Amino acid sequence: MAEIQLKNLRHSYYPNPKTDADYALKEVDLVWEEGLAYALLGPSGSGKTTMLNILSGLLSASEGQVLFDGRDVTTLEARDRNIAQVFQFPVIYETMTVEENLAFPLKTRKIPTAQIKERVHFIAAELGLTSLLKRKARGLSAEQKQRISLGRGLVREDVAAILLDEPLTVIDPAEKMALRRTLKAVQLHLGVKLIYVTHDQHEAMTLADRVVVMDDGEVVQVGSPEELFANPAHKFVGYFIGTPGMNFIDCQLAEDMLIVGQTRYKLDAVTAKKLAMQSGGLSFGIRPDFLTLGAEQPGFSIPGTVVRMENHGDEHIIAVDIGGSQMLARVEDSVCADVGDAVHLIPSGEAIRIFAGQHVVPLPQTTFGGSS
Ligand SMILES: Nc1ncnc2c1ncn2[C@@H]1O[C@H](COP(=O)(O)OP(=O)(O)OP(=O)(O)O)[C@@H](O)[C@H]1O
Repeated sequence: MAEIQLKNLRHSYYPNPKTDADYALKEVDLVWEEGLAYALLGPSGSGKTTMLNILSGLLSASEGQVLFDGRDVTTLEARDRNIAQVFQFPVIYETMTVEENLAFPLKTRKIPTAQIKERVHFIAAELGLTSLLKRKARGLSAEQKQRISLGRGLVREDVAAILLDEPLTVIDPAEKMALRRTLKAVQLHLGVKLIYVTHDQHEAMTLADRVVVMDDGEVVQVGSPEELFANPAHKFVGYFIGTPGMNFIDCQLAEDMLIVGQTRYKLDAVTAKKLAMQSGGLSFGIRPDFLTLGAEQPGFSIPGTVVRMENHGDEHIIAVDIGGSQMLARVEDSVCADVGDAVHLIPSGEAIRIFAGQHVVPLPQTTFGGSS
């Protein structure tokens, strides 16, 4: 497995790109560390498949370099890059047995037969395919076929990375979880680098050590699932990750006061000065998970009126109008409130984030009374 680096990479599908909007991938500089599972997460059209195809060599980037362990592979064809790719639809030979399918990539590399057999049996065991080895691939379920596709990638010991492009799309919902669990177990056990494209945050968060979040051709943040949830560096990460996403409320600075709805937060002089220097409008960000309802706390709680309640069984999502904008709070079932009630939202001080334009402003955790 190799460390993969993308250097000053840009890609446009147009012959003469002029503006940023002509690029499907804008400036990307990224290192994919050895042995980790990565998810490439973003909405449709954000550039995930373009990035994956540039990594594999199926697509040649308009600008920049691709390095495997420091070696420049930018101009190498896909077959010379030692990359295995698993697509949405299984790519297997239907008339071959499972064993023959798994052995195929090794046979073409003239590996000795005994060695092939040993490796095929090892990988089949990893993927739960042992009992199917003598079966023809035709007639197996989509989930089993996708395991074979994955096995055809894993069977080679020299692969630099396994790239998976939404591999669970055609899998029955009931079987998705099992395959996802197998993928994670195989990745941990064999230490392979997986790069997994998805637009499903749940899939990304459960599978990956690092999530690369993309929006409109740009990598907006790379981090562990926990980091992205706790510390979104970009507004897009705040609302794309988490269900529901982060609340963003436009706010104003008036000397050393930050005005959020009807609440005026007193800031220390350093923070007030830092916020005054920002360009781009300020917004107050807090996840619904870190808001509760409670008694008024002057200068801290945010007053509003409940406009909607969604019952999720063991919890409620409550929408509160705070004077022209809405905040969502995720509260326990035992919290009593009704549509039309006047309430006070109590934020967790350490979970408040301030954004200028699209980007978070780094502030000490204690700014809003959180613990240090
Ligand atoms: N062959 C192509 N020719 C022209 N434009 C393309 C081509 N392939 C992709 N694009 C454009 O490049 C941008 C990024 O597309 P890409 O397929 O990489 O996004 P994605 O995040 O993988 O989306 P999806 O989840 O829908 O597959 C989109 O605007 C898309 O329309």
